[in-house]
Amino acid sequence: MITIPIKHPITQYIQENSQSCVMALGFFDGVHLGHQKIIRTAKKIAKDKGLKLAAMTFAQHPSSVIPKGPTITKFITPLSEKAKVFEQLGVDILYVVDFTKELAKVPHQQFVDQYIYGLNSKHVVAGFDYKYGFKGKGDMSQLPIDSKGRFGVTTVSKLEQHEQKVSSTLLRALISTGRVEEIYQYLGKSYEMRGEVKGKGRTCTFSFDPSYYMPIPGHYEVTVKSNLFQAKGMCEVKSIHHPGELTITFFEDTLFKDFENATLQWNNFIADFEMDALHAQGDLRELEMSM
Ligand SMILES: Cc1cc2nc3c(=O)[nH]c(=O)nc-3n(C[C@H](O)[C@H](O)[C@H](O)COP(=O)(O)O)c2cc1C
Ligand SMILES: Nc1ncnc2c1ncn2[C@@H]1O[C@H](COP(=O)(O)OP(=O)(O)OP(=O)(O)O)[C@@H](O)[C@H]1O
Repeated sequence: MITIPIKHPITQYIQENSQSCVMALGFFDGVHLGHQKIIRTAKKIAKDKGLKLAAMTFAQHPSSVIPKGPTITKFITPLSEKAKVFEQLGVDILYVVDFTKELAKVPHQQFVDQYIYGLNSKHVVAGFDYKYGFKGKGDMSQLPIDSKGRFGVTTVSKLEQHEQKVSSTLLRALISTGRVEEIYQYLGKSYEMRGEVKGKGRTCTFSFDPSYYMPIPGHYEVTVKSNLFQAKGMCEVKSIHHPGELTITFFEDTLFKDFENATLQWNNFIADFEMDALHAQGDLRELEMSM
């Protein structure tokens, strides 16, 4: 997979050197089961047409520029992790566009002309609620009009679990209320962070990208994994404003050496007296208000 960073205004050089592709559109934080449906749909079309599969995401979350709702600066999958998952899913080209104030003002037709048709898209795949262009005026009913017949459009229907949309917002709400054990049903795996393990005996320090989205403070059962090693332990999240470092206490004596390429898997919240009641009720709203 090749990753191509793009800053607005997009250059003719990037456009002229782009390969014919099927383009998947979105931010894709977490690359959850809904996102995987988009990528898999686009991959099949790319295979059928003998084209490369491209995905377009943004270096910053649109909320960091668009003044509505919460500003998202922490991620379920920081960009490097998101890229790894895209590569595993068979994405050939990853366009990472800087989402700046200037880009946010680009009208929907101009975005299509310069960033979709301009990047040699022969077919575009996005989900039912994808929005693009100034004020989010472009949507999946507008895209076929803006295409002007220059590329095909596939709209992927909503993937739901328990009658609600599988979404990055939902995953963030589960993580920020300690319900990490529920992530699996929406992500297809547990919530994981990639990082570095250092330590000896029963404890280690796990260092990771501080832009990962942190669970609510409390004690968690976790699993530290690498290609040669796996052990369960406990860690305490003392603050969501963390320095990108956690101390893990293993449940058993563990022979391991420092690992650069390790994974911390969040298994479940270890209920304690303060959180137990609210966590058990699973009342997201009450918990969020108390934070
Ligand atoms: C080039 C471009 C410009 C955009 N400009 C805006 C904007 O000015 N205002 C806006 O609300 N969304 C804009 N969007 C859409 C946002 O990326 C995002 O999808 C939308 O704000 C999220 O809406 P939602 O919360 O309804 O999903 C733009 C998207 C693109 C690709
Ligand atoms: N559950 C879903 N079913 C189908 N398509 C989805 C689903 N969730 C996201 N998509 C699509 O995946 C792409 C990426 O969307 P986006 O990054 O906004 O994900 P999201 O989960 O909706 O995020 P957020 O909750 O932060 O709005 C878009 O084309 C979007 O329409």
